Amino acid sequence: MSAIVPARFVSQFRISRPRLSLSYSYSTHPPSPSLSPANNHHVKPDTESEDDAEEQRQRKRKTEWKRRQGGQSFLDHLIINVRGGKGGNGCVAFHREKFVPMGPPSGGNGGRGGDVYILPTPHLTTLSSIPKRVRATSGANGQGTWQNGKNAPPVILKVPLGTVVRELPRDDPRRTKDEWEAEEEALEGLGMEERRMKMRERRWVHYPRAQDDNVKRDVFQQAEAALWREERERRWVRRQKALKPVYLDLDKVEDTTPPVDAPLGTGKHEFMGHLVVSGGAGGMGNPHFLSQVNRSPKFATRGLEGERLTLYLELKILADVGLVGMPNAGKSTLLRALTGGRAKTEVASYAFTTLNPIVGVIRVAEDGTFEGGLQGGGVYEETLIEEQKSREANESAAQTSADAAPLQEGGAGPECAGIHDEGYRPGHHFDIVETFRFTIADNPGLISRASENVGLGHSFLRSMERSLALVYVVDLSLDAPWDELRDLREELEKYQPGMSSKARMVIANKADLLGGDGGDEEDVREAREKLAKLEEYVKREMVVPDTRLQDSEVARGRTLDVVPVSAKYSLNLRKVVGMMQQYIKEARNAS
Ligand SMILES: Nc1nc2c(ncn2[C@@H]2O[C@H](COP(=O)(O)OP(=O)(O)OP(=O)(O)O)[C@@H](O)[C@H]2O)c(=O)[nH]1
Ligand SMILES: [Mg+2]
Repeated sequence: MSAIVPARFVSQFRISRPRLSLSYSYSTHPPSPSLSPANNHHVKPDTESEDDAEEQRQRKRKTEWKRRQGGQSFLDHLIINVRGGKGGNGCVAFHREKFVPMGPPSGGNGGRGGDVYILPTPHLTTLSSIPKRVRATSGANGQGTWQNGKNAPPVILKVPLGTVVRELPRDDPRRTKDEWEAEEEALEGLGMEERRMKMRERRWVHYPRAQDDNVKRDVFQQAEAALWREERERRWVRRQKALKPVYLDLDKVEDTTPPVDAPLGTGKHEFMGHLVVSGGAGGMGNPHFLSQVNRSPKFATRGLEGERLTLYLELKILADVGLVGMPNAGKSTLLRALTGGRAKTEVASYAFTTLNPIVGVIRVAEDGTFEGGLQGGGVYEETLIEEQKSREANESAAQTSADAAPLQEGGAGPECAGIHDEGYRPGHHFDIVETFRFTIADNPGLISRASENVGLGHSFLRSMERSLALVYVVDLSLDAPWDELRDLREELEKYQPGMSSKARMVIANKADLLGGDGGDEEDVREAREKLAKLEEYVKREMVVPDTRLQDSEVARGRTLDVVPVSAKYSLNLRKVVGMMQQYIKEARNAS
């Protein structure tokens, strides 16, 4: 052995080092307590804070990129082309068997092309995963010895709940050609005879070298005439269908259980959604054309083209209440506080943290408590800080549980240990009987001139059109929170005149920053004054316009409620939930 270490060993050694430390940090064997301070070198607080800073920078970059798109990349409407599968071709074949020299025709029929269904699912929240072109597969061709082709499986296109599906009208330039128009286009500019030939080619399959003979025979010409008649009927049916364009409002989870009283032998029917286009029927094999006068038909038909449609999908998120506010007002923090941290929406101190609307469910018990409020008010920090804290909690929990049971192999790993930690998941348990449930949508920040696509634009308001109530969230710690309110209302009106009449409440957030427990009397007095001023402003300026709800008694002369809260420390949220519940009940009764 010499002192010279071969290069490959050196490189192996280098590679294996990080692996060692990785396996160590997830190891179920605890380090001995006396060694732990020395072993803690892999925590490296400096690098971690650098990592955090890097992560923060990355998130910011993403926001910037998103903002440069001018709100265009928020996918809540989409045009897709759907096409049913083509039917399989029929087959021309004759049975061959020993001692049967001239067997009967034995070509199988083609299989049906696949259909396309649309199925709403609560597991999707955006249209971005939906392909722009959807094509079902073709049916299989028929084969000899009477083997029919296999039908193609249907395509089930899953869309988020709250999607509205419309067929584009015929005069819309964005519409693509349907199956007949596509054929017309392919035949454009051809002479009469050539056109006839091409159309025949597209519809018939001939026995090898029998084509020329076939087309001259009466039996073929009769069959062809019958096919034209059928085709005319099909075109007529299709035109009738086009008179009733597809319109689906998918705002409910569909009942997917198979019918209880399904006839015997029908098997289990899985609910596939709504049929939008059908695949083409398969072609007929040559036995179909067997008759008294034609004992050996040497032709079969090809499968039909599947239907083609252009659909316009629009996502209107179904939240009962929509939060509207400037960036950094604390909308996401509020949603997290109301849902007990279940709504995974990002919170950070820079503008436009939230990029897409996010819906959370609020569960209220009979006595007015709600899931988030059960813990006696947790603190909802910025997500990055929370993540860091839970990571630390995990590590220390792993450490303690490992210390407690040093011999337990494969027992409490870091993940398992974290769940037992009470502070780790506020609002995890909900033991009180739930009596009311509603949904709230956290939205991206709206700023003045959002209608000119400044900031993230205001296209996301489209998904708020169906909300039963809107709630303004303003930052009370600002010098003039009323200015924010005015801008918000203007932007709502610019998006859709009358939209601001849906607003019911002003949440004055970050009230903890004014006065509060530790503050002196002067601060508290100032805070009260500011709140009073805000209330005064709302009463004077924010009277609900009666453009849309003219006939409704409730709407006329109604002013907005003003509630000071602290989303971060979950203060005064019960009142907010109670009022929201009230608005929803009123709106549901009115409709
Ligand atoms: N002190 C205090 N800070 C709060 C409160 N609510 C939110 N914050 C802080 O305000 C900052 C912005 O909060 P977010 O919830 O991300 O604000 P947002 O309105 O969702 O912002 P965008 O998503 O950018 O529109 C974060 O740093 C929060 O910690 C509160 O009640 N009190
Ligand atoms: Mg947000």
